[in-house]
Amino acid sequence: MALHLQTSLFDQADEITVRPLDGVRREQLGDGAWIDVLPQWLQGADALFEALVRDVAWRAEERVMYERVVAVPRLLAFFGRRDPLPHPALETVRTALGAHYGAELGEPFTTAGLCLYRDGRDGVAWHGDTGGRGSTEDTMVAILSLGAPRHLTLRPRRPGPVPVRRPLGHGDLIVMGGSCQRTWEHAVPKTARAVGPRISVQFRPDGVR
Ligand SMILES: O=C(O)CCC(=O)C(=O)O
Ligand SMILES: [Fe+2]
Repeated sequence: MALHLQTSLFDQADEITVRPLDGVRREQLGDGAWIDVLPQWLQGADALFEALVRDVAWRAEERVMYERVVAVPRLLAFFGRRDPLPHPALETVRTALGAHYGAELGEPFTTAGLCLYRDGRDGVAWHGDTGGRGSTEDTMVAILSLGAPRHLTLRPRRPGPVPVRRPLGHGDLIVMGGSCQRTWEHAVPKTARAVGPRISVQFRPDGVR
């Protein structure tokens, strides 16, 4: 696939590594939901972005909406707990997340879901990751963002708490935790701005999707 990063995003560190997670900042959203944010967590993000664009078998999916078949506005790939991840750096990332969050989460991050947003016409509509245990239990979904910055927006399911909007840039980490999947929703809004491609890598425990 021929999608290229704009030069302004360059993070050309030779080695792909992650910084310590002690610097992560937690924000309570309300209703038992929180987010942890750590900008520029991954160094060498250019190399990882380019490798994932090139090497992942990206799938275009379709969905039935209002009795019509429509294209899902992003490309997808999914790696289950036994699947080798598509780049060794993602193993490093998953291990680092497990070391930092394992005790609090009570289980490891196992699966990796990848989304490729080709441009501003791609996005993800309001939803919670409630396909599995996230609909009934507290859990965590950790997202590594690569490529063009996009916003992750979050809104409460009940009126009250204030919606939030966080920019996700090249190499940034955001973790949605606590009740976030069932008491809040999140989205990556489409944008009319000219934006380059973005990859999101979501790490989840077994049974959360
Ligand atoms: O692009 C992102 O970071 C969010 C993706 C997402 O919410 C999902 O795949 O469930
Ligand atoms: Fe999601």
